[in-house]
Amino acid sequence: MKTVYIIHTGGTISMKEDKQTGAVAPDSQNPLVYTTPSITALANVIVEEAFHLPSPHITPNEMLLLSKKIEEKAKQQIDAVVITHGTDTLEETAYFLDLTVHADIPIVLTGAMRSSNEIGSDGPHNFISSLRVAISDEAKGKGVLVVMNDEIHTAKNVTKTHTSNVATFQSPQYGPIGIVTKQHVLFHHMPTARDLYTVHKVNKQVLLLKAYAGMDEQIFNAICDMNVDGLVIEALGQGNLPPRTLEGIRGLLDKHIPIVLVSRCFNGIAQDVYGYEGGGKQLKDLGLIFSNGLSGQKARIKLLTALEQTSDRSTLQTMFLK
Ligand SMILES: NC(=O)C[C@H](N)C(=O)O
Repeated sequence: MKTVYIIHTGGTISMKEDKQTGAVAPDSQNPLVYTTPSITALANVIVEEAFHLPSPHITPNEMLLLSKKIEEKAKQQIDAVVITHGTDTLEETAYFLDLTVHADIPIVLTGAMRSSNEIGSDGPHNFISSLRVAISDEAKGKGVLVVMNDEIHTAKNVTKTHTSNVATFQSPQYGPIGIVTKQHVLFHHMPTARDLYTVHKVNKQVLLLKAYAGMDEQIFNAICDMNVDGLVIEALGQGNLPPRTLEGIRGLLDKHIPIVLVSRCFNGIAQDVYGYEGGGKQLKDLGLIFSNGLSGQKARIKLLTALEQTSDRSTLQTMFLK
């Protein structure tokens, strides 16, 4: 039997609904912390509750802690890792681990949309599915995975798309890479190569801004006066910005603050297609770094980790083309 390191971090999967008020809140008696026969029948488990946080309380420091914990445990006899996590920021933790964990074992994250005592609670099912994926031989070499609602997604592409539906996790660009059924764990796609960085701290200040019609230079000027190491902009369409933002952007570039451009569109990649003022061609010429299909929040995680290696613009551009 394989040995799986299970790390609980909190989230709705470990919460309870107060039947009087309807409020969903952390439950000190997290039911998943206790191993049940259906878990121990599948694998030998080492269970740890790393922290007990709603996922909006998770910061890159907790992500780094998880990354280091996994690397440390991987030196011993473990075959796979399953992490339970709140769904709001699950995709960010998953991608951070994908970029930073140097260990060639399956790492699977899961969560729940309904708390443990709600009718139709999806936590136990997602948890068992994740464990089944983690112990499957095919899960190896596919990077960090997210298993929710019988689907297997890559950390790089998956995103939370619905506020409450149990089918919230989707991979807009390319779809899931596998499915989980009652009898099978079936992978039907192979992800492309994974980027890996060595990160010992996450001290950089990286902001994320969303562009909108009529956006101007003000917010960029304010950022210029702050202590910021990098900026990600969710631009319009294929990678364009309103012309009045340019003055503010030039100010940031003069201060050598790297700016990564992604699209605020749900699908597709940012490209330097348009030649009008504020269009992608001008932004590329100014020195903005175009990203190859990452969402804003994933690009922010990548810039945060990449800046621990370099702040050189052309090296960053090469990293973001992958
Ligand atoms: N479904 C969830 O887990 C949402 C919760 N707010 C969290 O992220 O902790």
